[in-house]
Amino acid sequence: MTTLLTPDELEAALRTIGAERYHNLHPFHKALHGGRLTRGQIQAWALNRYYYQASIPAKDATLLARLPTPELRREWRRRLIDHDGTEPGTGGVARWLKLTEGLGLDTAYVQSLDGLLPGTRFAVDAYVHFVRDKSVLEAIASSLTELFSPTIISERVSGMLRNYSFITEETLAYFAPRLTQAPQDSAFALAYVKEHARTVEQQQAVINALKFKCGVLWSMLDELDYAYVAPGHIPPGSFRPQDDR
Ligand SMILES: O=C(O)c1cc(C(=O)O)c2c(n1)C(=O)C(=O)c1cc(C(=O)O)[nH]c1-2
Repeated sequence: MTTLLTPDELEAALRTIGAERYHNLHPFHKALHGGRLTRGQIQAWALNRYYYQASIPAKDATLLARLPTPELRREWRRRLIDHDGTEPGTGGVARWLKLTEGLGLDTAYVQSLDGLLPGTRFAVDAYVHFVRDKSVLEAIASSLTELFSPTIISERVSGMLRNYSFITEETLAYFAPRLTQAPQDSAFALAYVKEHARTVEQQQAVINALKFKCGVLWSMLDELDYAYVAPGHIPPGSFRPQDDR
C-alpha cells in the first residue's frame, strides 16, 4: 500500500481483512457450532480459550498505563471492569469459568493452566506482548477483531444450543453481554484508528496489527484442531478428554 487512504477507505480495508481472515472461517469453529465435536473436544476448546479470556485484562492493563488522556483511560478502564468485574464472581473471566464448569471441568484445574496446549500459550502471550511493545495506535488496532465477534458469537451460541444436548443457555451465559460490549468497544477503537492513522506508514501498521491479531485467533484454533481433531496428537501434559460422548 503506497497511497494514503481516506478514513472510510481504511475502514473498508480493515473490514476486508476480517472477511478474509477472521476465525469464523476456521474448520474448528465450523465443527464446533455445526455439532460435529464431542464433549471432550468442546472441553478442550473451553479450557484453552480460558487462557485468552484470563489474559485480556492483563493486555488491557498494559495499554491503559500508556494511554495519554483521562478520556482514553476511562474508556479502556471499562474493558478491565467488563472482564475482571467489581467483586469476586463477577465479570467476563468469572463467567467463562461458569462455562468450563458447566462442561464438567474442574475450575482449579482450568485456572492452573496445567492442561493448556503450548501453542495456545504462545499465541495468547504473543498478543499480550504485541500490545505491550507496539505503539498505542497498533495496540488499539489489534483489538479490532471485535468488529467481527458478534457474528461469530451468534453463530456459535445458536449452533451449540441446537446441536449439543449437554449445552444450555446458562452454560453459554458468557456470550450474551459480549453482544453489547463488543460493538461498544470496537466502535470506539475503530473511530480512534480512523482519526489517528494519518500517514501511509501508520495505516499500514494498523492493517498489519489487525492481520496479526487474526493470526493469533486462527492459530489458537489450529492448535486445537491438530491436538483434538486430526491428527489428534495431544502434546505431553496437555488436557486429555476423559469422556467422548
Ligand atoms: O468469541 C469470540 O470469538 C471472541 C473473539 C474476540 C476477538 O475477536 O478478539 C474476543 C472475544 N470473543 C471476547 O470474548 C473478548 O472478551 C475479547 C476481547 C478482545 C480484545 O482483543 O480485546 N477480543 C475479544
